[in-house]
Amino acid sequence: MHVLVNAAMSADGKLATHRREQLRISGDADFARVDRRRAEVDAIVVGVGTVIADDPSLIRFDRERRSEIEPTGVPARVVVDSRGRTPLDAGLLSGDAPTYLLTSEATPPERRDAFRDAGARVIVAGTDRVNLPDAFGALEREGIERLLVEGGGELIFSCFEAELVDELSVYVGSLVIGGQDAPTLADGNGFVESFPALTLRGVERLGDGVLLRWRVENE
Ligand SMILES: NC(=O)c1ccc[n+]([C@@H]2O[C@H](COP(=O)([O-])OP(=O)(O)OC[C@H]3O[C@@H](n4cnc5c(N)ncnc54)[C@H](O)[C@@H]3O)[C@@H](O)[C@H]2O)c1
Ligand SMILES: Nc1nc(=O)c(N)c(NC[C@H](O)[C@H](O)[C@H](O)COP(=O)(O)O)[nH]1
Repeated sequence: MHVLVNAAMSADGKLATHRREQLRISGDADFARVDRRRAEVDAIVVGVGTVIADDPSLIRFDRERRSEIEPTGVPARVVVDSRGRTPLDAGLLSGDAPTYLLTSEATPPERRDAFRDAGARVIVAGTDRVNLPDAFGALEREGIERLLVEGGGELIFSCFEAELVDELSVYVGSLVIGGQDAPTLADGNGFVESFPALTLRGVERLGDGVLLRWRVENE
């Protein structure tokens, strides 16, 4: 499996304001780049915090590029949602693309059934919280090899913590958001003793911002 984490942050490392409202940090050039990357993967992954904040559809991708790479199919959408908090009327349950809900045993069976009725494929991994290595392993068994994780900060931290990330792309926009409660690129509990090591692979000016690309050195 190959996992790319992609996000856009302000110059001070924030993904959104402390109100967690959707905020356009990327310019058109970066959104077009993300659309191209979406076309190259088997699935686009977000945390339920992002679903609640943004209600993303995740069906925007470069269709021409997709047809060059993959003659059929669209990238699947994946939500990481331990307690089944995804609203049943969320945009990504629209049926426009296969949608997986990665959840834990903390989601009652009736709620899991409601997601299945709404068209989602439900994968249960973990007791209180989604066990990401197990859940991603289950996706792999479904033929999903290339993942694009788009956030938010809590999910991104967990992916690093579980040593699941192969590549990190960050667009740094020319603005300051501020706020100690605003989500950052990697939230969660934070690392203390050992830190994921990154190797810088690219620095590129894109519109008014900068795209930084790293490879993650997992042991
Ligand atoms: N700028 C960007 O590129 C970008 C991208 C995505 C999201 N965002 C913003 O980020 C904010 C949402 O981020 P967030 O950090 O609150 O939420 P998130 O999207 O990271 O979702 C976190 C939730 O996922 C669930 N979860 C289940 N298993 C988990 C696990 N193993 N590890 C971590 N989480 C797990 C938990 O319920 C947790 O609350 C929103 O404001 C959104 O607009 C910005
Ligand atoms: N690349 C990027 N730049 C941004 O400035 C920003 N706010 C996001 N945010 C990512 C988040 O996951 C969004 O919810 C989806 O980008 C919405 O995706 P759709 O348009 O519904 O396909 N992503």
